[in-house]
Amino acid sequence: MAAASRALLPTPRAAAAASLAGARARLVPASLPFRAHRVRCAVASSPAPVAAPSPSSESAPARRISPAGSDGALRPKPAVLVAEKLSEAGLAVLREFADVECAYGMSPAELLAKVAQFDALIVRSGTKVTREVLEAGRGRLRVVGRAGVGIDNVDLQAATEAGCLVVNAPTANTVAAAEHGIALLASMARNVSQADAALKAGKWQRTKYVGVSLVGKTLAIMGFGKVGSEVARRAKGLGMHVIAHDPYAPADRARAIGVELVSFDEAIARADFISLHMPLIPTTNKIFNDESFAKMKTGVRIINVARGGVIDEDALVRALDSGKVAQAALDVFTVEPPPKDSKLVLHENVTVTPHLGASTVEAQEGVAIEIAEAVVGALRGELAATAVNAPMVPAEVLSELAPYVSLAEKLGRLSVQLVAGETGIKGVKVVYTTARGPDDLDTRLLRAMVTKGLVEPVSSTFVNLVNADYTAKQRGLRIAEERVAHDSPAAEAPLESVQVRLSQVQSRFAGAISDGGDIVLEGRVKYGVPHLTLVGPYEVDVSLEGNLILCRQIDQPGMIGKVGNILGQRNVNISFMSVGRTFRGKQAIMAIGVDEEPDKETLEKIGGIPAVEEFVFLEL
Ligand SMILES: NC(=O)C1=CN([C@@H]2O[C@H](COP(=O)(O)OP(=O)(O)OC[C@H]3O[C@@H](n4cnc5c(N)ncnc54)[C@H](O)[C@@H]3O)[C@@H](O)[C@H]2O)C=CC1
Ligand SMILES: O=C(O)C(=O)COP(=O)(O)O
Repeated sequence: MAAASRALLPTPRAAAAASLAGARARLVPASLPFRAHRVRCAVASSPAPVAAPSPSSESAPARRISPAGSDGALRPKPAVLVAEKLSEAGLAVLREFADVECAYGMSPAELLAKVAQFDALIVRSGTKVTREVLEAGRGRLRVVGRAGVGIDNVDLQAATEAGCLVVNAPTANTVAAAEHGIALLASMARNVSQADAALKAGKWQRTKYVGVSLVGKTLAIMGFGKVGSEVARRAKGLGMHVIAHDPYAPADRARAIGVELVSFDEAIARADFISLHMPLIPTTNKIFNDESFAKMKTGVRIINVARGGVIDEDALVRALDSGKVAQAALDVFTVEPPPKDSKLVLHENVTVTPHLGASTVEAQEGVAIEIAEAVVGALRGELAATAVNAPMVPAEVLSELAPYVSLAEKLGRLSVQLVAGETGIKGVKVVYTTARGPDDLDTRLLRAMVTKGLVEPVSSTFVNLVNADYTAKQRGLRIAEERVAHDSPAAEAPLESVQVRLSQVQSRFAGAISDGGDIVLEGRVKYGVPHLTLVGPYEVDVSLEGNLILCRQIDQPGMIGKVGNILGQRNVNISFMSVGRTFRGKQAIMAIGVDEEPDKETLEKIGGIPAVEEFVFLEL
């Protein structure tokens, strides 16, 4: 009975968890289809905004309620903050789904003050989404949309820790950026901007502005990704010889375009023109510096439409002054806008534009639609195809795994509630029985959901696919996975069963301890619904809906009736009941699914039945 009375007394953390669960339940209408809701949780469900408000969320405006979904249920309309100019086409997509506020040109302080009132934030390159911003948004901000490619202005690590999904719009401005690169290449070679300025100042200087030809010259593309490849194609059309450096580019793509992939040193040593198209990441920061300029041909010309930070700008000024670099054409700068007295910008051999690479009407419309769709999808909880900080799970895989995702979370949720007191979980093993080969079963989502189930009931941490592995690591949870081959290769279901084992822990319910000393729960999906099918050594079969009472007793007639009577008298509806036993007349386990939560007195009455040795009430 000691175990039973412990089970009745929730720890303060369990009570907090229960109220958290209540808060979440209010946000998700009960009528929302079960499976759909659980898949949403897996990806970007609301991080319990009611339960865990951020300091500034008190000032948040009342959330508008809008009818949504085919269930007709009312739910809060998400709010999206657009911090930089976004084309009307994208805003229209956003407005269909969310309350949209466009606040262009905010100072960092204004953004900090505002961000906690929004579910999503959309930026371009001009807004720094720092750890501070993400912390300020914690509790409500779920998605950061980067309306463009480069995400060097978003603190991805901080976003991941906060479970905030970052999506970008990686394709719609590729051609615009490539065209701008070509525009800068050609105008630099022919001194277009300098000659234009001179003529407007009344100077007709035909000999001063003699240029250089492009045809037959070697162009080195540094970063042979989307933009780099498009620049290469166009440069070949201009009759240039194109080489490229990119440690990760597939050789067959380069071959298909007729581009030679070479090492960094070879590329910069052979080139007459060097065009930069790599991302700004730690390994590319100031990769063009005194040392690399020294390896270039004297009189080389450089184009940068990637990021200012890949060049050591002081070193470039030195190289321009010495004539090592004849000319540079720059669309991007380490600090944007650059200081008015920037030697680089003012250098007579430098052509500059104010980060215009993506700024065509067409690209801006495309980017706006691309990011709006990605953000709306993410807010709906769909897995975003352009997620930057979360694994991408294809839609067909997701729909197949949906009931198992729910099963995995529930097994995690149940098993953590079986852990006694403060023993802490050390090792977790998830065992998948499947007929699929390792390449045919992506378990990242399932593992994330087991983590979610294990962590959320005992903390205020919100766990989703974005931060699951990080959260597990932070909490010292080692989650091992094992696949057991199911001997029916013709089986259509991706999984036969999922088992969660917690090793080296004490349990509030001794019946859940397997022969090996682990807490073991196993489940299967039957007709699309998750079922609990194994508790410790006992086989049961109970649908995982509502809540669950596990009861261990001496196997004897009349037990189901006794428990059923007690629950019936207290108006607690039993949804499922299943008895599993080791041997006739020995120990048995009753797994009882209940729609309502029985009060303390009811549970005590069940515990008082003489044959009952222990019982536990578990919330799903
Ligand atoms: N100026 C503007 O308005 C625009 C600038 N961009 C910038 O252009 C850059 C490229 O964009 P995309 O082509 O769309 O990206 P992408 O991801 O398709 O291509 C980047 C390429 O750089 C390569 N790379 C990574 N590290 C490298 C290294 N150390 N050396 C050489 N290559 C390396 C990658 O393997 C990848 O192939 C990004 O920095 C992006 O922010 C993109 C669009 C507009
Ligand atoms: O997409 C990119 O990486 C860009 O640099 C474009 O930046 P923007 O959206 O024009 O501020």
